[in-house]
Amino acid sequence: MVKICCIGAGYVGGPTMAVIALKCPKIAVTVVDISAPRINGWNSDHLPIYEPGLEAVVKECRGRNLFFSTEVEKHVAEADIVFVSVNTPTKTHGLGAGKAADLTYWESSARMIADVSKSDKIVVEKSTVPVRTAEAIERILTHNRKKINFTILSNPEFLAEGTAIKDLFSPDRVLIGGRETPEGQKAIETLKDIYANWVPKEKIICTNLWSGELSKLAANAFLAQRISSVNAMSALCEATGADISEVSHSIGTDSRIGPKFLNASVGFGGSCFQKDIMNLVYICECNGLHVVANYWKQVIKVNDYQKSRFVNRVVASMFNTVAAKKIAVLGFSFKKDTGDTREAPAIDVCKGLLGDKARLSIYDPQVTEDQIIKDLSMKKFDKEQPAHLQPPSPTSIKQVAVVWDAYTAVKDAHGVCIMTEWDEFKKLDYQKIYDNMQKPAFLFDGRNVMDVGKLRKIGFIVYSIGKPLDPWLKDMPAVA
Ligand SMILES: NC(=O)c1ccc[n+]([C@@H]2O[C@H](COP(=O)([O-])OP(=O)(O)OC[C@H]3O[C@@H](n4cnc5c(N)ncnc54)[C@H](O)[C@@H]3O)[C@@H](O)[C@H]2O)c1
Ligand SMILES: O=c1ccn([C@@H]2O[C@H](COP(=O)(O)OP(=O)(O)O[C@H]3O[C@H](CO)[C@@H](O)[C@H](O)[C@H]3O)[C@@H](O)[C@H]2O)c(=O)[nH]1
Repeated sequence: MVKICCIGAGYVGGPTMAVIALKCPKIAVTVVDISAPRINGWNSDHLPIYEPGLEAVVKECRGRNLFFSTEVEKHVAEADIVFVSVNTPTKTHGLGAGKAADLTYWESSARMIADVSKSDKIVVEKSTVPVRTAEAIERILTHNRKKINFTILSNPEFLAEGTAIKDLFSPDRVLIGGRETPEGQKAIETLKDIYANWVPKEKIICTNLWSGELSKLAANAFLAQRISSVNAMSALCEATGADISEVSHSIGTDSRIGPKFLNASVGFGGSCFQKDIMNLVYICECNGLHVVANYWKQVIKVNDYQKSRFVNRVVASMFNTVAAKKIAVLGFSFKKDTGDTREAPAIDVCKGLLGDKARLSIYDPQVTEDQIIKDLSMKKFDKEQPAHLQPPSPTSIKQVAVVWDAYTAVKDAHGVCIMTEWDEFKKLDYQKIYDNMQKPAFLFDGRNVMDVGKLRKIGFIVYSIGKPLDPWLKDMPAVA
């Protein structure tokens, strides 16, 4: 029986390995992690991450050919194929701080693989890494003086959170990069055969190692750039009376542009886009490509602009101050159907409102109070580190209340900010909400999910990203 071990039981390692185990019953898959609470979670009825469809997959394979363990070295030693899916956060200090990828966790995994291995192995880069990381990893692995052969492959993951299981079941493509040597090609074939259990062969793309690594950064940069482009356009819509939904639809019908990923929003979040673009910027700078680096930096700048523009709209609309006013924040995760808050735009928006001394009442169906308080009190890049290295969370923040339903959040509020497009927010009774709010009652839709006409009829003053402005807002210009 082929044995796979995956180092890192996170948002990628857990779901990816669960799907491999489901689709390949003849392969034994063990996911290992240094975090005991995470592994305990995977072995319990309360999985450590929320992802639609994940529980059913785990329940079907766990204990059959899917295992979760903290015995990292033992399982790595026994494996034929080792996937490495550990964190690759942005460096917080030293050379490249704020931009370069921190490969500490990858390097320590590679050293451990080299130390404990007694048989030949294929080592698969599942984490997102800078281009040419495989070269450095190869050096670590081959300097082990034990005459063991390690073949390294790049197999970046393209799943999106909230749709991870769907994405893994029918991916647009699977990418495998390897050395153009006989060993490299043989390893590519081995991994290809595993995916071919459920992915059509024409969707499995094989490249050289460096194209594999760079394609992942490039894909995320292009996706994020698309959102910043539509968000930049949304600011122009507000200034001119155009409607961003109409503009997106119009341009999306051009088959060269396409309709997906053109939703204007308060900004993109998630653990990947910002980190991977900064990583790309750093690589460009290291290669003397400063014009290229500056080009990609603008994607982040527009994203930051979009978040501060939103805060300014809220404050400006409410008579230029939100001091002591209760603002309800609906949604905190970076998108619907996930409890993940990494780089969630809600964090920057809440911090902006707190800076203006607002009182916040926050509700999200999947994010815990502890996580929200941590996010609002922790430095930006610290949250990307493994949980056990993060600073302990403070007990509370004076101006913030985390509540467990939307109606409690909005009661007596002056304004409501919709930060995540959870389906349940569309189904709330907005007449009831309006009746229980202070007047004038404001609603700021950061996701363009609300029926603006209906809300205005009830009496709300509504701001929706990139939509024709409410007459009230026209008289309260917000300069970002
Ligand atoms: N989250 C996503 O949607 C997504 C999608 C595609 C690619 N990626 C990339 O995949 C990688 C992992 O991302 P994630 O979101 O799963 O991160 P995560 O933080 O959820 O999981 C990483 C896990 O690795 C563990 N870990 C760190 N060092 C370890 C070590 N030495 N030994 C054993 N375990 C160790 C951590 O404890 C943690 O549980 C990153 O490079 C990320 O950029 C993420
Ligand atoms: O039209 C859109 C689409 C998305 N978003 C926002 O963009 C962010 C990222 O969304 P999405 O890409 O769907 O989720 P992620 O889980 O971050 O997935 C991205 O990042 C992963 C990690 O690298 C990749 O694997 C995926 O392919 C890539 O889509 C979220 O805040 C979304 O709300 C918008 O504002 N408008």
